[in-house]
Amino acid sequence: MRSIKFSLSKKPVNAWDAAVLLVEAYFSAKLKSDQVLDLLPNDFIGQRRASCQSLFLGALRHGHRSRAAFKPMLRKTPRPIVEAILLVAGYEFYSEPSERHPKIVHHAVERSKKLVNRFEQGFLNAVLRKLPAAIEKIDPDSSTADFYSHPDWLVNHWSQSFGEDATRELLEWNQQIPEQTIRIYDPPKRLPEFLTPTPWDGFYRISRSVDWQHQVAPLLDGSAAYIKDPSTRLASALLGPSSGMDVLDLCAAPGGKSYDMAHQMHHSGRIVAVDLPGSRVPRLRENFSKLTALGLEAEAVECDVLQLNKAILEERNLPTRYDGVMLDAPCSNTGVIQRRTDVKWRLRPKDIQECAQLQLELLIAASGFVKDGGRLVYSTCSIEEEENRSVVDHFLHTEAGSQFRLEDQSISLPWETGHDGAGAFLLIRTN
Ligand SMILES: C[S@@+](CC[C@H](N)C(=O)[O-])C[C@H]1O[C@@H](n2cnc3c(N)ncnc32)[C@H](O)[C@@H]1O
Repeated sequence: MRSIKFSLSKKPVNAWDAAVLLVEAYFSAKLKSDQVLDLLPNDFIGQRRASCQSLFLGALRHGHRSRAAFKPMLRKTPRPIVEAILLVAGYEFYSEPSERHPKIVHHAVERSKKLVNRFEQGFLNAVLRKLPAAIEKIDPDSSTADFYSHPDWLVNHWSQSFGEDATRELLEWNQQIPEQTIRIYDPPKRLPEFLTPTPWDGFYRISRSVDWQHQVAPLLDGSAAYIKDPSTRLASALLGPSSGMDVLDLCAAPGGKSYDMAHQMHHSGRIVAVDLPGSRVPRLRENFSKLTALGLEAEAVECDVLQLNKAILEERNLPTRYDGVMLDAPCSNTGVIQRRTDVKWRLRPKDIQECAQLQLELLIAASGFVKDGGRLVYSTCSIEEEENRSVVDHFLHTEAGSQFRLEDQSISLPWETGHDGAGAFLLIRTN
């Protein structure tokens, strides 16, 4: 990873070159797209950063289609930097009118002189000239997965789960650039002009032209607002904690669900949050310090939920049973592909079943901390039945699950709800 930092610190690096280096880093290092974006130096700001981010994410969002178009023109696998140039230019061809295409080719060929060897420059020159027509030729009916830039297996899997029409709506949804929404817990009477209301109470759309540093960041200083998608409200609404309760938030980092629950509890009571030791915990703690400032008792415990036990909680003078337990499980993320476009590149067919197995184990572990009569919410940002209702049904057939009943559920399928996908299930402990 030092090499990309080094290349980007050489000035001046324009947004296009930086985007190519980020795409190369994405495919060379096994990092997520937001981790790759974090490699941009701190002084890479303003319009340059925004253009770089848009080209990088656009290249990933439309990359399967670009790849399908240039693959037949390759005799051998190109170096990742060469492929990165093709993916960035492929996105530009897609997003700009055809009269601009010759300029895009010229620009890419010129910039490539700094990035690749002479042989590769010649190769790029030849392929880039043919690429717009090859992209144009991809047919939405006979090559649906390529056209909507998704892996074949995922499109086949969804077609079986949801049918072809719904799958096409989902693919179209995933290819759009996501809206950013903010949840404001106590909205002012007069909204700033860069926010517009949504159909979901307390959620506001943020204008794309907003100045994040000067207009949005001040709203996030206290605990009165949080950047989140409306789908995130479903799980906390099902758990419905109230003032004075003890709540255990499992798989809690960076604390979005805790935020909702703290407000539902009017900052009175206790939230104990658990997540794996690692890079996500500092943000959880930072968010918790904002919540405790308003009177809530809140503690973050760094621990694997599968290892969490009475002794670990007692050692910290924390309750061992809770009125409410939230389990926001790790998942395949298939409900949030519009927002996290690189999920399409990372996900493998076996991941869905592997997630489901881990989710069942986590749910069994979580159930041990619920008081008699208490509430347990199992939540994911997946739209897969295998990771949602099937996990809950399996759980109810286990020994631990036999002490619970399924009380309610909320499922969001993005093409129906108009926001991210999610599944949330409320289980009540009956004895
Ligand atoms: C969906 S994210 C949680 C989002 C969070 N609840 C929020 O609302 O901001 C899933 C989380 O599960 C955590 N995680 C995954 N496996 C875990 C485990 N075995 N024990 C504890 N946390 C785990 C990850 O570190 C990640 O933070």
